[in-house]
Amino acid sequence: MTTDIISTQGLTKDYGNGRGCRDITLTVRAGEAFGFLGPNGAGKSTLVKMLVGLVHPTAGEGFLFGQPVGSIEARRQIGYLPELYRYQEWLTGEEVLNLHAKLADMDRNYARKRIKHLLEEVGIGLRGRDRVKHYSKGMQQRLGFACALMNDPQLLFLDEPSSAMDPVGRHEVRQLLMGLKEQGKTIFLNSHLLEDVEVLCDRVALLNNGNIMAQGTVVDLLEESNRWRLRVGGLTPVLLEWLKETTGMAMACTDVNTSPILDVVWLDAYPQNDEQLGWLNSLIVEQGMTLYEVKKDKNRLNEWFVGAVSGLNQRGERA
Ligand SMILES: Nc1ncnc2c1ncn2[C@@H]1O[C@H](COP(=O)(O)OP(=O)(O)OP(=O)(O)O)[C@@H](O)[C@H]1O
Repeated sequence: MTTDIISTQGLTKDYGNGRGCRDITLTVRAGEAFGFLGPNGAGKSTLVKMLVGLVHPTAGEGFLFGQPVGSIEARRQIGYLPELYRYQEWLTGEEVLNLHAKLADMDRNYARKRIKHLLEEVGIGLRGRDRVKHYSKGMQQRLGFACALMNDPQLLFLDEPSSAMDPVGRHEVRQLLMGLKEQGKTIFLNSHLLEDVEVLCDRVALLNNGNIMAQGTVVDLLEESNRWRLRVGGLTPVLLEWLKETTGMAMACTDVNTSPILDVVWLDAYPQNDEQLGWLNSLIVEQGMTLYEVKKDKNRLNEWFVGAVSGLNQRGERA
């Protein structure tokens, strides 16, 4: 039986200026990683703040672990890394974590060990005794991640968790998230880093102007394309026609009419199976062309996102 860790029904926040988010109905199951996507200002942080109990909903209802959002019972089992994090700059990293341990009423000995472990895990092990005011933005975000993990929560809300980090830091966060998912943690991730979302998340929802526009599994949203891309040298328009006729396969090469002999071009082909693809590859080589590269074209979440939000106006309707 699957358990809903998060469930909302018509959850709404109206800030009184027509902004916020409206009528959000979703469920997130135990152990799932859920990606919450949307353009700037769509309302992603607003929903997270309602779920963690920092913003009071205007309408609708939401539950974490079956407990109403905002209740102590719901908050006890969560970790939260806010988008706009700011920690006590006069404290050291260790002291900030210790404060979180006290707030979570953790055993002192256990907390000491956990702080050491977490500082290592988020990559600031050597700087734990420096004051936060001497941390870079990326280090502060790493510290925020450690704060979110302090009470070993079952459910993590991460709002742009690597926005301040360099590429290495982003990679480390991605690895950390994969590890947490493997441990069975439930992850609610707001992110504009769609490559990370694609790798990590089981399901996503797309928000625009406060409304959910689409929701589904990443696999369903990125339905497999059967297009293969072949980088070919020495392809001529005549050879292209011959390849089409011989194989009966749909093929396209956008540059093909611009020059009688093409240099190196991308040929898009739609074979029905691996045998057809192998046959096409061998025909290309037999006809004296050079085959540099063959790759499967896969729809990416990035492209899906751009396609889904393009043409939407401020109200989330098609222009
Ligand atoms: N306290 C507030 N009072 C009034 N309006 C607000 C308040 N907080 C947010 N908003 C507005 O609500 C909308 C949603 O903001 P929110 O921060 O939830 O968006 P977001 O999707 O997280 O954006 P981003 O990707 O830029 O972080 C925005 O138009 C924002 O200006």
